[in-house]
Amino acid sequence: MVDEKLKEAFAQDVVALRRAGLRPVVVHGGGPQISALLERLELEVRFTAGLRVTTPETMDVVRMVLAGQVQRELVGLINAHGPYAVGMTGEDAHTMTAVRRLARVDGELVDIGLVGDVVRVDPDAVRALLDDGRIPVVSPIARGGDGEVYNINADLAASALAVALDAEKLVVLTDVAGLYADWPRSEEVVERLTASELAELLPGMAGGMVPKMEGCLRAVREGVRTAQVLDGRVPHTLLLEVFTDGNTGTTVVPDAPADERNVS
Ligand SMILES: Nc1ncnc2c1ncn2[C@@H]1O[C@H](COP(=O)(O)OP(=O)(O)O)[C@@H](O)[C@H]1O
Ligand SMILES: CC(=O)N[C@@H](CCC(=O)OP(=O)(O)O)C(=O)O
Repeated sequence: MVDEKLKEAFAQDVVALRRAGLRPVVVHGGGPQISALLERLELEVRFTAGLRVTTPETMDVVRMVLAGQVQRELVGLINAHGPYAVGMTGEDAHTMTAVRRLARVDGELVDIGLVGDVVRVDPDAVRALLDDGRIPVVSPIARGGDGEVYNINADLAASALAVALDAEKLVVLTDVAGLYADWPRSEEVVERLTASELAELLPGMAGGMVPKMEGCLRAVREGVRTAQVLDGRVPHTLLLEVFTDGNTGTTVVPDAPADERNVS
């Protein structure tokens, strides 16, 4: 989302999916753009366990950048192809409700401010847009029952929304070829793994891959048929994935039901 050509290709892909009769929903991030504005404003940029430490002042910037800049830009790129995209945040129509989330560092829970975990999703507004032929573009911000506005990691927001929509597929775009088996020593990609296999690997993972894989795990455990981490640096990766057989990136599938397992 920081490369003009890739952003344009992404917008074309989402429109092509919609025109082909699928119902894509976009949940976007914008971590680098948020950090850039924080730096310009001389405010602190700090992450703990892959999540941004979010003071009330930081939250104002997060909201401004996600809803006012990144989301607007995506809506514009998509709408260059027709009146498809409608931008919203998780706050709109109570789409996402969050609770404060603590970060785990060396086994200890630490307060990282206004960072939330989505605990409830009301997908009605998103469904209404889909039914109307639109492409919802959702910023990962949610209101808490306590009245606070929370900063949500985009991958986790996408996962929660995919579950609530009973989506066929969760696709997470990133800046690597997929989940690397032995990161950072090798770039060998894990092509496919089940929910249980992923749950075993998750505690050993680090950095930005943690919320991505946590999101994939939650999605397939809660009804989404497949979750996929794709290389967003490859132009049209989304379309290639949906319309061709060549599996790329990392695919996470639910555990086989007990009666389909090879029990000896
Ligand atoms: N096992 C792993 N496989 C691949 N990438 C990993 C792994 N563990 C950590 N990473 C890091 O996670 C990054 C992707 O997460 P991040 O930069 O937060 O993405 P985004 O900004 O799209 O949310 C990769 O660029 C890589 O540096
Ligand atoms: C809590 C938390 O870390 N929120 C993220 C929200 C944006 C995001 O997730 O953007 P990427 O997908 O580009 O990382 C942040 O403030 O950066």
